[in-house]
Amino acid sequence: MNSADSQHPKFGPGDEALAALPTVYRDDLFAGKVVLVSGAGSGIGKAIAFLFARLGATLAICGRKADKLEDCAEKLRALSGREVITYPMTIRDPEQVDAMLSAVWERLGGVDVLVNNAGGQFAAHAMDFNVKGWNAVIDTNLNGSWYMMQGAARRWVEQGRPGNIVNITAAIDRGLTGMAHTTASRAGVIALSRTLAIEWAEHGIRLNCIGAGAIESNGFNNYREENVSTFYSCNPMKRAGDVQDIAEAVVYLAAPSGKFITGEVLNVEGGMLLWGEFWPAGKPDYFKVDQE
Ligand SMILES: CCCCC/C=C/C(=O)SCCNC(=O)CCNC(=O)[C@H](O)C(C)(C)COP(=O)(O)OP(=O)(O)OC[C@H]1O[C@@H](n2cnc3c(N)ncnc32)[C@H](O)[C@@H]1OP(=O)(O)O
Ligand SMILES: NC(=O)C1=CN([C@@H]2O[C@H](COP(=O)(O)OP(=O)(O)OC[C@H]3O[C@@H](n4cnc5c(N)ncnc54)[C@H](OP(=O)(O)O)[C@@H]3O)[C@@H](O)[C@H]2O)C=CC1
Repeated sequence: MNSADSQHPKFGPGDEALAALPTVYRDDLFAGKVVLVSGAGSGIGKAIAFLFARLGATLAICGRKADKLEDCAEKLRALSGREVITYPMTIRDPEQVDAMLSAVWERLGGVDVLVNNAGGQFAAHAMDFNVKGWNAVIDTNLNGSWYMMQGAARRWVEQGRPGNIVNITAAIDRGLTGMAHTTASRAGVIALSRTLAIEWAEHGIRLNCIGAGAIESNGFNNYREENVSTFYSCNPMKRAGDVQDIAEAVVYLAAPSGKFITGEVLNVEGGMLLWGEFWPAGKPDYFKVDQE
């Protein structure tokens, strides 16, 4: 997405709107804190970065595409007047993760909050997955998030300071047809976070996950038009969430409001786990009962 497109994206708010979205939080909540957000060049990650910047945090952002990151950083600098570090890399490569974390720690002296937002998948029926596609999704969402979590935790322990991780996953408790690979990877992240919440509690490290439902964002561009339309009716509210719904939930978990919460999953999905059909790869004939 170039700078002009980022003002008028097809899905979700443009940068100007993003900078002014209402928030319940006070504007110095994260003053003096450093927040690292992966995948912050677009969509939900960008909204998370914008909100933390508005709340006083210094930002470090990473993702694969340098131009998207630099465009976002420019806006963040204008918004906050503070330094913003960008680091193009892939979370799939443990060496690139390590180099990025070292650079951020060196330049900013450390990180207070890590938001593992980078990730994704493609919509397809599980029978059609090939090995490369399966591995791409598992490697990105599960392995990539793990490298980030372990790298940050090691640095926190070395420095003898507490840490805080929020992982953006998906609302998977009822399964997600057309996204079996992502459910496996997100379940992995959730189980991992629960386990690490125990193992790393002695170091003052908290870990939590957000289970996102359909959230209108740049990510919707990855789906066919006829399937995207179903994202607006897959929950009893019959609408998609917005990126600020996720950003504010992340802040809740990362701020002192979350100080007694660890190993938890906060589902932000408009009730999708209670009711609603979700067919991102199209609805198979077998399930078209209401049309018989
Ligand atoms: C709970 C409600 C959910 C609501 C809806 C959810 C929305 C979102 O999550 S929106 C966020 C979406 N954003 C993304 O998904 C962006 C990131 N996605 C990706 O980067 C890719 O999807 C990726 C995870 C697969 C990584 O792609 P890439 O870096 O290009 O990976 P590789 O080159 O290693 O592998 C590509 C490989 O993957 C298979 N594949 C990709 N697309 C499809 C497809 N549409 N159908 C079938 N298979 C696909 C395929 O094997 C590719 O290999 P090649 O064929 O050789 O290209
Ligand atoms: N929107 C929704 O309804 C939902 C979204 N989610 C999850 O929320 C997160 C954000 O999605 P959203 O903002 O909607 O979509 P986007 O596609 O806009 O965001 C995905 C981000 O992840 C980054 N990314 C992807 N792969 C890698 C990688 N290997 N290394 C580093 N960065 C990477 C991308 O950066 P770059 O392009 O620079 O690589 C991009 O900024 C994703 O994990 C997504 O799966 C979960 C449930 C629902």
